[in-house]
Amino acid sequence: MNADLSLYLVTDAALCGDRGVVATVREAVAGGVAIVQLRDKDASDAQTVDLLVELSHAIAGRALLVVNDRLQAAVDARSRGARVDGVHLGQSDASVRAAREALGPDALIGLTANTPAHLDAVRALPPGTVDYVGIGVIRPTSTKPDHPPALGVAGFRTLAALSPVPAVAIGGIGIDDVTALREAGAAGVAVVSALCAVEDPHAAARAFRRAWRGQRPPRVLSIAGSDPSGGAGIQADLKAIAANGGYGMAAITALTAQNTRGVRGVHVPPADFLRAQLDAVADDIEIDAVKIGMLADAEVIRTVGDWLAARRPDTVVLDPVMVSTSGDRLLDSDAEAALLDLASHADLLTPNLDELAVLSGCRVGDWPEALAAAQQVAARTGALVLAKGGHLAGDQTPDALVGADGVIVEHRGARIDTTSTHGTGCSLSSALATLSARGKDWPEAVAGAREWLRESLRAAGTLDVGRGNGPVSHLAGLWQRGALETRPSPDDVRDAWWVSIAEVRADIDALPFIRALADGTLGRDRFLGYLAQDALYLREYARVLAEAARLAPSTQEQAFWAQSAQGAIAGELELHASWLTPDTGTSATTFSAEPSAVNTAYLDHLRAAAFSGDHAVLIAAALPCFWLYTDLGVRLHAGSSGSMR
Ligand SMILES: Cc1ncc(COP(=O)(O)OP(=O)(O)O)c(N)n1
Ligand SMILES: Cc1ncsc1CCOP(=O)(O)O
Ligand SMILES: [Mg+2]
Repeated sequence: MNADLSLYLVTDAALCGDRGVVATVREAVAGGVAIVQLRDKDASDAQTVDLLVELSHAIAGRALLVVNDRLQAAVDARSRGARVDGVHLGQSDASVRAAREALGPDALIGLTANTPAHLDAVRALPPGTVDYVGIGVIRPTSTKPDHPPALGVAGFRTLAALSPVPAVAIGGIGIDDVTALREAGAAGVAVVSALCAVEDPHAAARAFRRAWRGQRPPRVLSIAGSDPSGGAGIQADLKAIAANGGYGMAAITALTAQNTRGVRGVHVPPADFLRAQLDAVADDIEIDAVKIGMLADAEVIRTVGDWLAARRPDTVVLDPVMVSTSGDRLLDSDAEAALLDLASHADLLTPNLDELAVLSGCRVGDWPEALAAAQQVAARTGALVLAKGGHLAGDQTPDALVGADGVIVEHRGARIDTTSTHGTGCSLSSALATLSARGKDWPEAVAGAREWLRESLRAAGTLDVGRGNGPVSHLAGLWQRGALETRPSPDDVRDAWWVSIAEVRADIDALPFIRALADGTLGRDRFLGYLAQDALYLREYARVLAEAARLAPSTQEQAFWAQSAQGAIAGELELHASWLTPDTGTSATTFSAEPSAVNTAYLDHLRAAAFSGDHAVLIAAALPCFWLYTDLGVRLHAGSSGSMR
């Protein structure tokens, strides 16, 4: 059997604690475990068979299930209707030939092999007798007290190179070992403690899965309709996936004849052909994430649900295409019911307000009602819901990530003035699936996808596609950052901008205050008055920088802006401590508690930029202060007053 051995959970009842084996397995499989081995030396054969049956139902085909040592238990559980895929045997357990005989050619038979002689013996067996070997221990582990001597990664590498079948590493493995073991030739890592003895097996499994994937672009499969105009459907999905760093694939659920002015016709191929597309991809390519878009009828929806039940990838985003832009219901009641069932397979749902109303059965007339409906859907389906405010009236377009307990994160922002909004829903959900598959948690993925989509909307007008509602410019960011032509480096661009504001900077140098500061003639009270204004400015500036941190699309940028905000408020406190206190002779006239007119105007400008909800606009407004202050400070400090003309 050609199995996905990448993340292999071996159970241990004691380590699973109060949560129990079944719940641990269910959570770990939902997080991406590909194969489960039931291992319990203390259980009776009957107990083992019972637990195999229970695990088979809990896993429901989303992972492979094998049993440790007990070949007969596998046979007995199968006779009770359980799906038991195979058995793992040690050197002193039943023979692998007997196991292959008992379980058949399609079973998964694993064998422990810790020496070259063990591997020679595997090579001597009839081909196909053993599907994989378990090689360990990588390091000592208390989980199996009678473990053989530790091999280390190097020792594993040597043995794996001798193995005629895929080799799974086992014994004392943690998340930090994954990359090295994969590079050492492992077909997968088998772990007990690192998945059983943790608070959150789902999160631990996802972390292992991401570590196993490494830095390669995630493989993201779009399951959606085709829009020949390129603005929506799988065409938009593939562009959105690529723009966010993924490798896009697409299984087509329906063919449409449409352009930017509307849909002329829809053709739905047989559902079994969709299943054939899905299986063809999954049989050959490890799928990291799936984005589900237009599903035309109940049969197509159930086909996707059955496929997910059998081959669920780590991340599933469902964009429930149920209501057209003009408000028409696109699905019959049977299909709507099937889509609600499908929603329980998803990690994230991305309905627009009309679809949210259908999914929740609630009225969604304003943003608070949208948030309440999203929470209700999240509670009912177990998926997170991204409530999208794009269809709201007014100039704000909020988005909110909502779970069963309420709003997790909310983004506000001014509506971007464009009619080129065709395919925004498709594009956003594909970006979310890709960013999640790249390892971002959902709040990070929402921030990043929203920032990318706003950039694509801002640039959409430049595409000039069609005479109706045009598409967003999915690759605008890449084009602007020089993916298409040899563009100046960011430093060159910065220097060009710096030169272009030379006049402005000369005017600043010529200001009486700057000149007096430079030649030492500035009066003390005047200076203290300035410091008092600066203190008032810094207090507000810190809030603006904190908003930049909140909107930042990456954790690195978030850290930079948060540190800058902290620095601004620390500067303000320092000014008060060192200059703006009565014992420094500050006279009442200089110690203004109100910002001056200039200070107020500048702060209003910054606050407007901050609360536009647009990260790019905000940092364009905030950065001149960084650059000009640094430039002036350096030149004044250097005493290069001569260059201050
Ligand atoms: C994947 C995998 N590899 C090795 C083992 C060890 O099996 P075995 O040598 O039979 O020792 P016990 O597990 O029976 O103590 C394994 N279980 N799984
Ligand atoms: C079953 C088994 N076989 C070799 S080591 C081991 C247990 C590994 O447990 P852990 O992953 O907690 O070290
Ligand atoms: Mg054994």
